[in-house]
Amino acid sequence: MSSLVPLDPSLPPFLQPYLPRDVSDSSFPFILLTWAQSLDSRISLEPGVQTIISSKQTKTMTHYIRTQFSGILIGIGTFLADDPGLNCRYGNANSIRPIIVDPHFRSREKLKTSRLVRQVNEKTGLVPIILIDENLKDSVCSLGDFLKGTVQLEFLPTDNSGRFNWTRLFQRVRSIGIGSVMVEGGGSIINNLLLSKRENGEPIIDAIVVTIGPRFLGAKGTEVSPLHSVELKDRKWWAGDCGDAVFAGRVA
Ligand SMILES: NC(=O)C1=CN([C@@H]2O[C@H](COP(=O)(O)OP(=O)(O)OC[C@H]3O[C@@H](n4cnc5c(N)ncnc54)[C@H](O)[C@@H]3O)[C@@H](O)[C@H]2O)C=CC1
Ligand SMILES: Nc1nc(O)c(N)c(N[C@@H]2O[C@H](COP(=O)(O)O)[C@@H](O)[C@H]2O)n1
Repeated sequence: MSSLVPLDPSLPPFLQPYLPRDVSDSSFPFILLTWAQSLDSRISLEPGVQTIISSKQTKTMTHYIRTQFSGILIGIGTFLADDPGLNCRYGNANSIRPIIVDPHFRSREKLKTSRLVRQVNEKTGLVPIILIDENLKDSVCSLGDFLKGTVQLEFLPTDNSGRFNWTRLFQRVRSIGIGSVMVEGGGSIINNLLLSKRENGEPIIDAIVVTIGPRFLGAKGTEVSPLHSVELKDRKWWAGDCGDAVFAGRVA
């Protein structure tokens, strides 16, 4: 777990237009897609391998962004690879709710020894929500006291290929009372969400913030590259003396 440094004062005004707006009258949360990648668009050295790309300065930025959101979502691949904290080390650790997209409930065993559950027991993190295929509801419920009080299981329908519909997923998240979601990855989730649209044709995501670290991770790495091109608008860059650059924008 890397330590944080003082936040660069130029970052809050740079990020401000891409942070949550009021959604109290909406059935959809505000959604930010954010990740850290290499110059060759890789987010890890290999799938399943946790890889530090952000410098201390931009890692601090990520934790600052977490202070602005009520939920933080990752895929099961990231949970299994990183055993992440998904809490907020810059501000109030108990301000953000972890959400894991895990249709087959592959997190079942690892959760027991995970940082997420440890943090709940130590009161340094909120109870994580695990999103599971509703076809597994009966078998999962028969686990009885399994992780009672330290995880919240939510069951959602899946399509023929076992995937959740993103619109329905985020509507469910909103109905739980989460008004803003920071999606941190991994590759499969990012590539998918960059292309996803709401029922009215608007992009699912409201904004993206990408940290770019000055290194190459190589062709074996987990790649961020959606199936087809994505045009962006409201584009801005920030460069720090740490060597990283940060891109912020919206899907056009
Ligand atoms: N540098 C960075 O900022 C980050 C890096 N990572 C890295 O990324 C790697 C993990 O990425 P991936 O392997 O792509 O895993 P992932 O975290 O994107 O999870 C993929 C899994 O999520 C589930 N999933 C995705 N979309 C779904 C949908 N619509 N409905 C139902 N289930 C769905 C599927 O089970 C799929 O196998 C790890 O090495 C991790 O360290 C992860 C997050 C951020
Ligand atoms: N911002 C950022 N920079 C990197 O270099 C990273 N590898 C990641 N990964 C994401 O952060 C999560 C782990 O962070 P915490 O343990 O919660 O502090 C990890 O799961 C990825 O989502 N992010």
